[in-house]
Amino acid sequence: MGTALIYDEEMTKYKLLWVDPACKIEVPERLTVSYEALKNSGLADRCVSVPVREATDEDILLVHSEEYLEAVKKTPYMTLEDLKEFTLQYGDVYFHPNIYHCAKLAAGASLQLVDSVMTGKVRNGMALVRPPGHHSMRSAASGFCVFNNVAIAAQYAKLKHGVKRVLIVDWDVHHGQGVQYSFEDDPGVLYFSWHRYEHQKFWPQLRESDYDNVGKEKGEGFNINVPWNKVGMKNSDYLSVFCHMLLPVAYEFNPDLVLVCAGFDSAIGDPEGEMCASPDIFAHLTHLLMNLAGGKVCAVLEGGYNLTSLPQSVCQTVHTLLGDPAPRPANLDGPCESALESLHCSRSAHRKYWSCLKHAAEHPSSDVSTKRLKLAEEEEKVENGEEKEKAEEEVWPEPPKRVTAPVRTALVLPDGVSCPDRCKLFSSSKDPVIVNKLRENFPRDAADSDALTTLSSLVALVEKMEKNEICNGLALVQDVSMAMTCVVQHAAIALSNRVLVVCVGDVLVPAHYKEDGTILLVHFSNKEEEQKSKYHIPVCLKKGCSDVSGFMQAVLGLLLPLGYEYDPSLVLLARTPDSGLCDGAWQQLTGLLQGLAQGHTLVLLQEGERAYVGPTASSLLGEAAPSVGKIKAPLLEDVESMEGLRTRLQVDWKLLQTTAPETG
Ligand SMILES: NCCCNCCCCCC(=O)CS
Ligand SMILES: [Zn+2]
Repeated sequence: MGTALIYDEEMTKYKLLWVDPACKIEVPERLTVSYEALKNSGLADRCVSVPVREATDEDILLVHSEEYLEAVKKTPYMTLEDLKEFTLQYGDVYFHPNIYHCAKLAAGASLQLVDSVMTGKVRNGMALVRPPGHHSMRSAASGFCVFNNVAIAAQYAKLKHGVKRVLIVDWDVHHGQGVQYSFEDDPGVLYFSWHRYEHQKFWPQLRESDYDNVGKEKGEGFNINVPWNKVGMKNSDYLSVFCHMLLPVAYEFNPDLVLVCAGFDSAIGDPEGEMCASPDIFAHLTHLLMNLAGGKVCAVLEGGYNLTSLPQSVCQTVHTLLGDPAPRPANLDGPCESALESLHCSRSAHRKYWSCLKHAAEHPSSDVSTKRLKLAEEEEKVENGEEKEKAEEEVWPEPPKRVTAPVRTALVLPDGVSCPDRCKLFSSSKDPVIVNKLRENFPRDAADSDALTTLSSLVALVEKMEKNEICNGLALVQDVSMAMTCVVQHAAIALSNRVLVVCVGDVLVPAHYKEDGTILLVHFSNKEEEQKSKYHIPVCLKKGCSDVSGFMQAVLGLLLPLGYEYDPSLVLLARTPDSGLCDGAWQQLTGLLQGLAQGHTLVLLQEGERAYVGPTASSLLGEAAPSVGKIKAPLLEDVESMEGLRTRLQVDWKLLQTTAPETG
């Protein structure tokens, strides 16, 4: 299934008609440069173009009051003076004779997107709209927003499509207070937002944007705020919050639909956000959401005011929605102290609502460190009195080209096993060089020519992945450990880079592998093993991988951060029949890991598990994994052992941190 793109140039036909410094950044060019970038990169033509429509009164009244709608209806007939007068009653927003029409199109576009996804016409999609929506409230326009596009879409999805649980992810750099107000008492809508806050000094300067605003009444726990109390947040800060806050809760919430308030003023160069995250981070943020809700993800444009990073970020998002592997994450050097403080506070505030956070560190300690941090920040501000260079002058590298490999998924299968469609059956030419090298290394198997054939095919396949001629692969082999050793040996030698090896079940670990960082081995099993070194990490789960909640929390809170920080060039995923891992969790794992190594994932399955060939292939082809259902509380001893592991490992692996280091 495809990706919808919803855009209409009518939404460029309104602009600021008077002088207002707070609003001058919200210009029609935001939409034209974004759409042009999608056209010029060929991405628009790969999408399913879905037309906009005007939201009806009924649609708009799902969120807004009649008096507000009636008032806005009058604006097309107002004189310039009346428009100015009308605007004065709201904050940081402007009206224009055509903005009501465009606001109906922006909301209608969001509903068209929801219809396209919920009816299965497409798998996911993006609506390029203006005016944005997440600040507008029941009876008030705010922050360039007139109607709350995403809030209306959420209510519409529940009403028209019977959606029970909607996850709204707001990665815009501002707090979507309008969305928060709409759903703070609604357990059917989980609203997550990070936002520039600076201890309530940054617009809209609301006390209720802080981390302790967790929702009300039945909606308690279903509103997550992560305030950024400093500018300059980077890719590591964003990924940490996704891995340690949003994703664990999102998987526990188990939504039927994901809506994204896709604002790109959280990208580098934006005058509003003043953050430092690079545009390609949105490829990863999008990827990390695409195995939720069976892949039903609707991204709706909110903010984004730098006319260079905005189109780049939009393209990164659409690339990923189309299934293209994400570029390798640029140097992740760990979250900053302020981000860790915010993460810690948000996790603590939600401890009692979400079992995945039940063991998050206590709250009180952070009060002390918050004061300490505030002092430090005050001093810092005093010290570097010099004017921060303007966001506009920031420079950053163009996001890397995301070339899709000619072949997406190649399979090495023994005779008689049918190859799922859309996969390419792969067997190497009997390259004598490879075969001889293998003979040397595996004398005992030299006799067994089948094994040699398989192993030489594997080596050839890895080489093709390295050259990006093939994106990912799957092999059904007699002996997974043997095959893994062979690939590891070859990869460590041939690949200039790093191999992440993920073992599920009791795979025999390649005995001789080196400790030089070319391999990072993460081994999920139910066997107690003490951790050998920084690069050999046994994750022991009491019930092995059969406990889905423990396994998923380990994947989200341990494996993903490790994988992103390690930034491998190849991911080797091996499972043995005794793993006990259920299909859904296995496909979630295979799906999530494709965010690494530009999607170069090689899966090794034991001969006897040919039933997994189909489901694994569909995940490797980019199909969204089935949901694993509402995951419950992990076993206490598993949580404790994972917390212990995280505490030991975070010295070496910064992305595992969830709280600011207690210093002094
Ligand atoms: N530059 C610092 C002053 C803050 N101005 C706030 C203007 C409203 C922003 C709303 C917005 O971006 C929607 S996503
Ligand atoms: Zn914004």
